[in-house]
This record gives sequence, structure tokens and C-alpha cells, in this order.
Amino acid sequence: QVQTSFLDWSRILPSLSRPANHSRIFYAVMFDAGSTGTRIHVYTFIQSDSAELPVLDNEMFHSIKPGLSAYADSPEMAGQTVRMLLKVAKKTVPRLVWKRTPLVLRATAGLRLLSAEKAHAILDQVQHVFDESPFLVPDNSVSIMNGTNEGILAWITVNFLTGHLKAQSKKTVGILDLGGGSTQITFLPKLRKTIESAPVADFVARFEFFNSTFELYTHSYLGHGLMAARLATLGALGAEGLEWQVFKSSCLPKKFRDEWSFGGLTYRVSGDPDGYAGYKLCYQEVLKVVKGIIHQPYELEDSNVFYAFSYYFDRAVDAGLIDGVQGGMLEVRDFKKRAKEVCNKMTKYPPISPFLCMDMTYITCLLKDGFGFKESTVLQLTKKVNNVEASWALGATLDHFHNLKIH
Ligand SMILES: Nc1ccn([C@@H]2O[C@H](COP(=O)(O)OP(=O)(O)O)[C@@H](O)[C@H]2O)c(=O)n1
Repeated sequence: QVQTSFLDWSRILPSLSRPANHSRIFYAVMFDAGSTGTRIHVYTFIQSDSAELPVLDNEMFHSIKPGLSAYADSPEMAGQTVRMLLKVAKKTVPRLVWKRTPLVLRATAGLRLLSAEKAHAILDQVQHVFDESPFLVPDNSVSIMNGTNEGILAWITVNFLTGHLKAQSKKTVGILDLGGGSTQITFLPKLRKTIESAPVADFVARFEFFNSTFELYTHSYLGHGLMAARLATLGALGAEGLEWQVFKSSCLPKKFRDEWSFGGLTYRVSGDPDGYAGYKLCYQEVLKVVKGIIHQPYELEDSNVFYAFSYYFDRAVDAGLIDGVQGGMLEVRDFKKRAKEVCNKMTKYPPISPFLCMDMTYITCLLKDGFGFKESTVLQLTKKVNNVEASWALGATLDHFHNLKIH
């Protein structure tokens, strides 16, 4: 479905004036090539003379499943996916300005997890579709984004949309993003010790925004997205070519048996028909995926409100914890409580998805034993902020126009 939304940034950034006769409308197209789907964001901006930052007037959003990595062995299909999504851009952007409207595609965990050769075959197809389109194709318009940028740009999107990047705003919010292949945590630490005690590589990044430098704690865990975690829990990671094997888990209903695909590979999965299913055993299984791998930041909930989106949001909706439009506030213990209910009642009351027990348990485990959140920590579950998708895509678009010098 196509979703349209309107947002007047001048309400968020009241300092920006917008003289009607001097303002100029421009467009930008950002593709998010994720592991479970490809999405197009067509942004309409209004740039007034006096404003340094443009006003976001509209986001047109559309998504297609599966993700490009499902086409590892048929890269033309990846090109086809992008060609179909481009129709949204053609409908939204007036023909007259196609030539001036940039197309950018950034791929995340799905392509990071493929071999370089297969990933590049896919990106070449996308580049080809871009090149033959009537839009502007900037240098470096098609690439795999690194995990640090993914976390930082999502943080910028959410803080921008919530008005926390205004000059007078002292507070910011942290973000928790749970994709299919990777998961990101990003926040602005209050204590020096959080930065100093972070692992040396890949946990701290800086960027420049309106003459101030922000130093963030950020990390992307590749292989710890929700779908990759399912594979790891089932013991099926790196099991390419084991078509004969059935991967079992006590996180799945005992009588469940099916095929399941991720990243272009299909696995046979089942519950443990002769064993036990339920929360305790399931927690033991998923704990192995998390324990000793996820770094626990020195400070967490004391300093930050965290916005949680992507699969955190989707699964909370599936589990009936929040409304699918409104979102809402949840404590970490709400995930735990519902995970227990879903897992321990699986045989009698099959959940809407056979993976709901595994997913809810993984989310609980990742938050508690992974990042080290307290059970009383409140998370703000969000899909859209002021009608704009909570995702790295808007941050990436701002970076494209304003070069935030992420380093
Ligand atoms: N604009 C977006 C992008 C992703 N998502 C959600 O993010 C999750 C999957 O993320 P992904 O496929 O991009 O995974 P990664 O490649 O980032 O690991 C799904 O729950 C999507 O519905 C979203 O809600 N809105």
C-alpha cells in the first residue's frame, strides 16, 4: 500500500520562516534495500531562502517483499524490484523536475551478509536501472551502507522528527532498530565513561550538525536482526546446502513443521515433537545467540528515552501489546510477560505466527541480557513520527544534501 503523509517542519523548527514567494520545492528519492524488503521514500521538501534546513512537506512510501538478497542467484529480479518502485517516484515527482531529483539506494544487512560477488551483481543491476531512468543519478548513488551510518542516520531521523535537534533542545532520544539481518542501538551518552568504556572499534561515532559535533554511542550487530537470530537459534546459520536437515527448536509449537526462507535460502524447520516447548527452554536457546556478544553500555536508561521501531514495533503489534497505528509505551517486562504467555500456551493456542514465541523471547533476551536494560525501562514503540517513517532513510537524505561528515 502507498502511504502519504504530511509534515510541516516549520512547526518542529519554529525558527525557520517560510516566505511563500521565495520558497522552492524539491524532491529526493531514497531506496532502503533491507534484508526483508525494499522500500522507496519519496520526500518533498520546501526550501525557503532564509532557512538552512529545508521543510519536509511530504513523504510517499511504498515497500516490496522480499528483499534484494533473495535474488542472489537472479540479480535481474533485483533490478525489476527497483524498476517497479520507481513508478512511485514517477507518480509523485512532477515530470519537469525528474532530471534534478536524485535517486539514492542504500543496502543494509541483507547484502552485507551475501558474498561480495553476489552483492555486487545485485548492485550492478540496480545501477543499470538507475542509469536508464530519467532521474538524477549522483556519484555513489548505489551502495551498501555500513552499520555505523545505519544507526547514526536513524538517530538523526528520529531526533529531527521529534524536535530534539533544535538548538535550544538539550535532550535527545536513543533509538533501537531491529531489522531482519542486523540490529542497531544508538544514543547520546551523558557520561564520559560510556564513551571511554565502549569497545575500541565501531562503538562511537561523530557527526556535524549546524556547527555542533555530536558524539554518539552506536553499534550495529550484523547477524542479530530478528530473522538472522531465528537462524542462529535454530542452529542453521551457515547451513547452506543442508536441504535434508530439519532444524528444531523448543521455541516453535511442538507439532509445527514447515519451510522457511531468508536471504534467498530455504530451511526446513520444526518444533520438537518428542521434547518440550515453552518459555524457559526457548530462553536458554536464544540466550546462546546473545550472551557474551552484545556489549552493555555503561549508562542506558538513566540518560535516555529510547524509541524502538522496525521489528520491535511489528512484533509488539502481533503480540497484541500495542495498537498498530498509534504505537505506545511498553516496559521491557511487558515483552517478557507476553513472551511467557505466548510460549507456554503454544500447544493449546497456536499464535498467529509460529515464530511469535521465538521472536518475543529473543526481543526480551536482547533487551535484558544483551543490552542490559532493566525490566522497568520504558520504550517508546514507534512506526512513524508525525507521519514520517522512523527509519534511517530520512537521515540519509539529509546527509546526502548537507554532508553531516559522519566519522
Ligand atoms: N521504512 C521501514 C523500513 C523497515 N521497517 C521494518 O524493519 C524490519 C526489517 O528491516 P530490514 O529488512 O530493513 O532489515 P535489515 O536489512 O536492516 O536488517 C521490518 O519489521 C520492517 O517492517 C519499517 O517498518 N519501515
